[in-house]
Amino acid sequence: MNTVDYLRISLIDRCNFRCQYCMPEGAELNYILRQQMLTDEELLTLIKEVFIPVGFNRFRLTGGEPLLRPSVVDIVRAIAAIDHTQDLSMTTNGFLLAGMAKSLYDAGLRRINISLDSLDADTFNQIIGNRGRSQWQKVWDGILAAYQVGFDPLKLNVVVIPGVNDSEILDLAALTIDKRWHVRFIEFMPIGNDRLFNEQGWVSSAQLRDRIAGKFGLTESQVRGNGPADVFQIPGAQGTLGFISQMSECFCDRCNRMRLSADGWLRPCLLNESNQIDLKTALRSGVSVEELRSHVSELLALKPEINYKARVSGVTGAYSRTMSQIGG
Ligand SMILES: Nc1nc2c(ncn2[C@@H]2O[C@H](COP(=O)(O)OP(=O)(O)OP(=O)(O)O)[C@@H](O)[C@H]2O)c(=O)[nH]1
Ligand SMILES: C[S@@+](CC[C@H](N)C(=O)[O-])C[C@H]1O[C@@H](n2cnc3c(N)ncnc32)[C@H](O)[C@@H]1O
Ligand code: SF4
Ligand code: SF4
Repeated sequence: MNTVDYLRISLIDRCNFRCQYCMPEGAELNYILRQQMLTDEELLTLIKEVFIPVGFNRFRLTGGEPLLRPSVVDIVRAIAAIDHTQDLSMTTNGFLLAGMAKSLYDAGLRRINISLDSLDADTFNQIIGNRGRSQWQKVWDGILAAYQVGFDPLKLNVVVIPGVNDSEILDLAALTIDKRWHVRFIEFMPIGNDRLFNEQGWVSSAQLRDRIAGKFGLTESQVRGNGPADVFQIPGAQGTLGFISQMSECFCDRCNRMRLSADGWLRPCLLNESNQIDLKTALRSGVSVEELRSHVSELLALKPEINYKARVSGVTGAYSRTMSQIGG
């Protein structure tokens, strides 16, 4: 059985972007009310008293947009300072990163994944749903700031949408040639926007690899992350290319993670909504940390049964929470 030691923590469900594939403009989203969000103190209690004792030691901060949480730097500092923390990372859209990269690094964050779906400002704005205001440059400045400060590895996440950004695959892949950046192509999942998905579907990683190999050549790389990406490299390139293929492959047998939402629900599988536990309500109603630990341990034991297995019937798209609410 795979060790489950990686917790993805959503710090906030709100976002300053409206990516078409995640929280499309006009979609009805019920934001978590402030008083329903885990406070910093509750989050740290859960990490120290519940998650670490049952074996979690790798943490990823995500959202919504994690940099919108006012106390994000303090949270990073507190988690990085815990002895048992073996890995602390963040997934961000990069919009606020230029001004925050150094504080985050100084607080102890060392690796970061930044979403960048296009190198073309117009396409980018179309994807992130920011009508008229160009945000691409700010994200690019954020990426450069993170690189300068020393984040390593620095990964760029690209969700590939046919007809929208798939024509840029080679340009995005080429970023890895001169820079130690790791570009990862993610197969678009139908969580959050059934309409876009039905109209445009997804492109398989195998197809992308063929195109990249045809232009630059491609070899398998030894480098692996904590995640589901299969890693390759353009010969001689400084960085790598990762492929996250949740639609065309099943990597559930190597699943090492659970997710904690900003309102304290522990979710054992991204694509299966069953068996979630409301840790916040339990904590607030006085359930002891010992008891919470035993609930989480029971869930860990059940996880192999819960892990998504409906590959043959595909990903349904019928989920009650969007990717922005789950944290990706
Ligand atoms: N189906 C599925 N997809 C996942 C899972 N974890 C990550 N992904 C996909 O991979 C995307 C990128 O994930 P990241 O937040 O960058 O994290 P990661 O790839 O686990 O991170 P590394 O530790 O850097 O390899 C997510 O948005 C999802 O689309 C998972 O457990 N199941
Ligand atoms: C939900 S976001 C949260 C963190 C941050 N706001 C960001 O965009 O990086 C985490 C990751 O989920 C990915 N994602 C969101 N919706 C997706 C979908 N429908 N299919 C595949 N990946 C998706 C994003 O591209 C991003 O890399
Ligand atoms: S993918 Fe990230 S940046 Fe885009 S809407 Fe979702 S949470 Fe926001
Ligand atoms: S779909 Fe579920 S079981 Fe499969 S890798 Fe993702 S979280 Fe793990």
